[in-house]
Amino acid sequence: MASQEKIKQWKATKVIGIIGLGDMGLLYANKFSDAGWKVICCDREEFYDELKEKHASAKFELVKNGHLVSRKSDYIIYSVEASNISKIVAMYGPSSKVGTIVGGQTSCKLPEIEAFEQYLPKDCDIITVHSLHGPKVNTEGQPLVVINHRSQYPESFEFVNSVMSCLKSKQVYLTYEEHDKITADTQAVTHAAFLSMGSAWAKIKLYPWTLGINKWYGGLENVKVNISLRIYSNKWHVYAGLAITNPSAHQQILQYATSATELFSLMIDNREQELTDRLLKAKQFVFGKHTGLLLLDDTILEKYSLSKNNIGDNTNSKPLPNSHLSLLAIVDSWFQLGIDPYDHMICSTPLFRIFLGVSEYLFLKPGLLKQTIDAAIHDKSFIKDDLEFVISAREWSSVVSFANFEIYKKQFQSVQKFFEPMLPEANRIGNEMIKTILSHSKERLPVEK
Ligand SMILES: NC(=O)C1=CN([C@@H]2O[C@H](COP(=O)(O)OP(=O)(O)OC[C@H]3O[C@@H](n4cnc5c(N)ncnc54)[C@H](OP(=O)(O)O)[C@@H]3O)[C@@H](O)[C@H]2O)C=CC1
Ligand SMILES: O=C(O)C(=O)Cc1ccc(O)cc1
Repeated sequence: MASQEKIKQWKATKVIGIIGLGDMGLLYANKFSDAGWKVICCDREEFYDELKEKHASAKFELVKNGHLVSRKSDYIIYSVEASNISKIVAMYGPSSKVGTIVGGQTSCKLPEIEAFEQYLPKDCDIITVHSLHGPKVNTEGQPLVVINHRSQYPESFEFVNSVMSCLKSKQVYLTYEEHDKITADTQAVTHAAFLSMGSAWAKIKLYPWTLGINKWYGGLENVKVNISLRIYSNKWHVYAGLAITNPSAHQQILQYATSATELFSLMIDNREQELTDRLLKAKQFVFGKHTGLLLLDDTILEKYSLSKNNIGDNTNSKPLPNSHLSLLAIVDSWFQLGIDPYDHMICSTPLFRIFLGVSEYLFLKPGLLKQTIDAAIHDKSFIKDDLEFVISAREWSSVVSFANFEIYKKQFQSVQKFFEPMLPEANRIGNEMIKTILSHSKERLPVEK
């Protein structure tokens, strides 16, 4: 780590450039300028006047375009849509000052690194980053991947570390190949699960929290709804980019769709023993070494419902047991792909940790897995929902494997539109839930294996 004196000197003389002043770019611009760095940013030139007004009181400087950012900056971060990274680096990359360090924030690093190698002058170093959380999450303690891909100047790496240190994140040093493999292992299947839940509800035109205490009621259901709606309140390109541009993600999303289909087939064929055997094998693989307390408990989860109903209001009714196909399929996918999710805690996003917590709860809370298998075979209350869910999982998988950004966008936005009226409320409750679960998880989940 550089000395305080050195950092003070850098703060007085160096400039950080941010190209793309969207959610993540703005988060970085504010954090860096609050920490005393000189920051210069741009977004699309056509929005310059509007943005100038919006950020009139900001500590950072706003300029018209990436050329103007590039010619002044000593470290440039491209915080733009993954699908456009190549085009945007081609446009502004050659304007980078001699000796500049360049990096980006896109969620999959292969296309970003390819663009940097192709369009940046050879005298630029490439040190890129990825904050493994959304823009509304407190950066402190969250994983931040730093990739030192090409450094010819001895101070570059130390400089980037010094800049990033104001985020107070947990810096993890990887190659871009390691990063892409690990983020596919953690994010691809998790997002596929929540995207598919949301699509299935939208297709059957169902707001699951409105069915009283009969269906979709209880702690696990609250997490499914809150996280799914949280994803749909974000921008489509974030999820499209990390799934479509990461080749390892395709295989995993396909496996998720296959697991959902195969488990569903066992359920409708009433093949209880086969279903049980398969899930117990997956349980042994994923949770076999688990010791200690579970991440989640009912009292935490019950608090975060969008539903206005309360089970105490109606003591005669009991929620119908769900087959939890979406959660069973994720653990089955990890097993089939040979992924030990605990291996990746060091690079985990908040949603991944919550998803792991929910899966852990389903498989390890005494009696719950048996009750779930029993419901899947003998109680068909969720069978139509499950059918719709399987179709959705397969649709997402094919959109991703055809690498079709336009269809991804249409599919995402049609679900988003369906849930639109609920998104602000869902985000508020989801934020509270995530905060509680994550503070709880510090004691319970191993950060590193
Ligand atoms: N949101 C998240 O949870 C996370 C996102 N990421 C990644 O970070 C990157 C940014 O994401 P996020 O901030 O959420 O997305 P945003 O859409 O909010 O930000 C991207 C910004 O870049 C702008 N932009 C597009 N073209 C140019 C250009 N030529 N010059 C300058 N600016 C341009 C966009 O404008 P316009 O909208 O008009 O195109 C937009 O304002 C993405 O690659 C994403 O995958 C990483 C971690 C978390
Ligand atoms: O926590 C999650 O999985 C999110 O959905 C937020 C997110 C989205 C994209 C990233 O590259 C990193 C984090």
